[in-house]
Amino acid sequence: MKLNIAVLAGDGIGPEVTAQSIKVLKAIALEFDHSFSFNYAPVGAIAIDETGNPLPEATLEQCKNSHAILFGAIGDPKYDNDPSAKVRPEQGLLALRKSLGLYANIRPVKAYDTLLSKSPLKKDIIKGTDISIYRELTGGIYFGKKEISADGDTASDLCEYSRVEIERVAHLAFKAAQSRRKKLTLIDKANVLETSRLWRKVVKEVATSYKDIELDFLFVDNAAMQMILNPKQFDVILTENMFGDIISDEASVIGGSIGLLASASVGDKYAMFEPIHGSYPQATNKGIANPIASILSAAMLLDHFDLNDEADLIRTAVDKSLALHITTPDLNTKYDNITTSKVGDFIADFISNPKDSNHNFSNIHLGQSTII
Ligand SMILES: NC(=O)C1=CN([C@@H]2O[C@H](COP(=O)(O)OP(=O)(O)OC[C@H]3O[C@@H](n4cnc5c(N)ncnc54)[C@H](O)[C@@H]3O)[C@@H](O)[C@H]2O)C=CC1
Ligand SMILES: CC(C)CC(=O)C(=O)O
Repeated sequence: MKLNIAVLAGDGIGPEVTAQSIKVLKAIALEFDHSFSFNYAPVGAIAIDETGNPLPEATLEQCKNSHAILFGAIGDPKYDNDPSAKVRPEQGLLALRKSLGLYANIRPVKAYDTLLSKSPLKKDIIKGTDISIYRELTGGIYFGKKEISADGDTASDLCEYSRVEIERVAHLAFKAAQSRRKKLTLIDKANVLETSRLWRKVVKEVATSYKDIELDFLFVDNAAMQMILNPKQFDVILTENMFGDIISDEASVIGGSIGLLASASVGDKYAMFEPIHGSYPQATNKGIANPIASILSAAMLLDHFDLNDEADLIRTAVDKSLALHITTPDLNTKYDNITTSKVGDFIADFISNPKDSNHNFSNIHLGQSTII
């Protein structure tokens, strides 16, 4: 298969984690005789520096002319620490999602058996967790009218949703539930918010077309608690934009690191694949950023084109790297020098030699073994 992939690596750790995904996708292309081309374009703070615009027109065009987009992360402390900045990196990502109509953000969350001890949660609570979060991505408070009074002392962000915005993501979530454990939980705040009451009404209506799915509802405050108390109760979660952003970061502690959580942002025409984490600026160029979220996002890209064997091979290689402690320091207490790039090398190498049982780090120089 021929795929033109737009690469928007962005800021902070974005470029280094995305470089590992590309390494892995190149190994897949070789192994399965595909042709993937990678076309880089700026977004976020780097794009503001270059053009004054966090989403330059040429970048958007590049995305529209590609089969898929691989996104890294955006964000820079110089904007985080300057509330008065009018142009911000995050606007680039939001504009990209809106312009491409990427209304559903799918975030798989699972507990890896080999990493159970890495989570701050007890093993018996998290073991077996397997959740698919469907986060609405182009509506709600992130996109509503924003205002600040002339004296700068009063501010507002409007949260708005329409029936159609809720219906289209709900259908995707129900369909996903049909191929999973047939349960869907809507997370909202319907006891307080008018938008949440609309979500409940519309989702109940959509549910009538999916009679095989058990639908339940949780207020977001309770859901935040349930995610930690008993994450195994969840199968598919459906929720609005901001709740989904927050709940999925919380859910990432189940796996042991946010550096494992991948996502697909899809619409009717375009699709973008992005780790759920941000630009983690403190780690930039230190080789400590976990690239697996980005690599698993690349696997989701392959699934999107029905290249399921290819995607499965990436996931097998990731499992192997985790089992052998070929991981960055966020998950590693055994070796002290496994860098971002070494993780990418190992996974790409595994893909090139999947039958090599001697996968004993031929291309990796392991550091001090601190715990056996
Ligand atoms: N999709 C995106 O591009 C997003 C961008 N941001 C932006 O990123 C910047 C930093 O935001 P933060 O709130 O600090 O969120 P962040 O996700 O960048 O980092 C939060 C913490 O998560 C951990 N972490 C994140 N990525 C990791 C990785 N690959 N490997 C290991 N550990 C990892 C680190 O402990 C880090 O301190 C801000 O400018 C923010 O606006 C935040 C979230 C999403
Ligand atoms: C950085 C924002 C634009 C969005 C965000 O936090 C996210 O999607 O994870």
